Amino acid sequence: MSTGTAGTGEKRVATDEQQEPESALETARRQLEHAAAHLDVDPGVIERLKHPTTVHHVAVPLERDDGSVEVFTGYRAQHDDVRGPYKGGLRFHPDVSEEECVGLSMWMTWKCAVMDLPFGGGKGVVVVNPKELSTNEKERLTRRFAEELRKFVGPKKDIPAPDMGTDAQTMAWFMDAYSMQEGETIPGVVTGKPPVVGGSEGREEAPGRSVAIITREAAEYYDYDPHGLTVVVQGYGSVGANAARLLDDWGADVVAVSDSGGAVHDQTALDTHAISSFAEQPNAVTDYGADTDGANVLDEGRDIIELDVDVPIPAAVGNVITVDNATDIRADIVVEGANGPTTFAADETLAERGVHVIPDILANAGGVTVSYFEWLQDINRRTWTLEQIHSELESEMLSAWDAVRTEVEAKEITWRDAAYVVALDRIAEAKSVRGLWP
Ligand SMILES: NC(=O)C1=CN([C@@H]2O[C@H](COP(=O)(O)OP(=O)(O)OC[C@H]3O[C@@H](n4cnc5c(N)ncnc54)[C@H](OP(=O)(O)O)[C@@H]3O)[C@@H](O)[C@H]2O)C=CC1
Ligand SMILES: O=C(O)CCC(=O)C(=O)O
Repeated sequence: MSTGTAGTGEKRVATDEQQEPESALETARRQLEHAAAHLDVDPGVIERLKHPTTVHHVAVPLERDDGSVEVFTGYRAQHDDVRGPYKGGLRFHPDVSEEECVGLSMWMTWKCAVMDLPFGGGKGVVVVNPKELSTNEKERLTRRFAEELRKFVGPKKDIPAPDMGTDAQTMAWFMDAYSMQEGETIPGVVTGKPPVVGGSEGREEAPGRSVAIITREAAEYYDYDPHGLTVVVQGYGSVGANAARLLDDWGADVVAVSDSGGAVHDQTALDTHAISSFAEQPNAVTDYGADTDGANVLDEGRDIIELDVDVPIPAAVGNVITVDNATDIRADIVVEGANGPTTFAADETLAERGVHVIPDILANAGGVTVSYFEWLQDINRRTWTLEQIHSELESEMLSAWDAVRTEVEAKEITWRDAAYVVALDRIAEAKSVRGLWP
């Protein structure tokens, strides 16, 4: 795979080490090589981890509401399963490629290992704009995708979950289509379902909650008072809106948020609960700006992650911090809510400038962690309360934070390298013990 489409949608051909924007796969491979230099791991294992085990390509025909038929392309990348079944979300997005899907599946392998979950990494995508589908069309597309992937997924094989453009309803359709074909109800084939069909309390909010927890920990670590901490959140969807609202509840000042329609800024802090996410109400971010005294709708293109705040949180698409704007970031700490928001070269620039980037594979890992709780609940046919979920998630996030912090301090490396070191150590040990080499 030498060509691809970055998360921002730009077409690109990338072979040159320095070329940007880079695909998720290129970024993931460079990050892997960089971190491996800090570890004594067999180079054969590292080489193996640069490649997915399999990528399933499927055609997904859809009968549109007007009776016409359109065929969409879907992929499910299965990166590594040495620690357990493949695990990772399903993304419906118009600008997503096979190469990006593979990179995202690699990040899932590290994310599950950082959190010490008994899962490997996978990711699925359908190249489609979900905003252009009716609800019925989205349901038919999801059911057909589930049928095409049926042989490759299952509670012990590969367990999808929500990602950009998909949600709890999508997971319910996927689970139903799979279960109908299998002849029995199998809730554990996906996570992120509505609680009434075996989903977990707190899963929807979980990636945003973990972003908020890690932001709080990072702020305290670098001697910022979480009360009055100034924050901007790019992307006001499942991850961004939940992170913003929780940080707001905990006393931070969320001074700007954005979605694909624009951004709103108020230096004295926004009322995050008064701003709906797109799923709740399209254009809510800019509508809030237009209707609220003191809030300003920012010019299109003005990137809020460059505003002068304590912590910018990119929580939308990939490749938003590049060599072009890495020097414009004014904060000391960046917390990655999205997967892959920082290119490899930008990461180097930020490290040279002393900006601490808390990586996606730690910060947004609350989603897959509560997915793990959901999988356990499905296996045991026993539900956990929201309080239990919050308390277990808090404890898992703090353990992972401590494991990564220990490596940062012991090896004097970046937070990203440290998270990779924690993950790779566990993955390499599992490979060695199982005798799976390479
Ligand atoms: N959902 C999950 O469980 C998890 C998701 N993630 C990652 O978090 C990120 C966001 O996912 P999620 O919240 O689920 O996705 P959603 O689809 O729920 O929300 C995405 C948000 O990003 C906005 N957006 C899109 N493009 C831009 C842009 N160029 N500038 C500003 N905002 C933009 C969207 O705006 P609009 O609504 O106007 O389109 C929307 O507000 C992704 O990288 C995803 O992989 C990570 C862990 C778990
Ligand atoms: O909950 C999951 O299994 C995965 C969520 C996801 O896709 C992610 O963390 O990027």
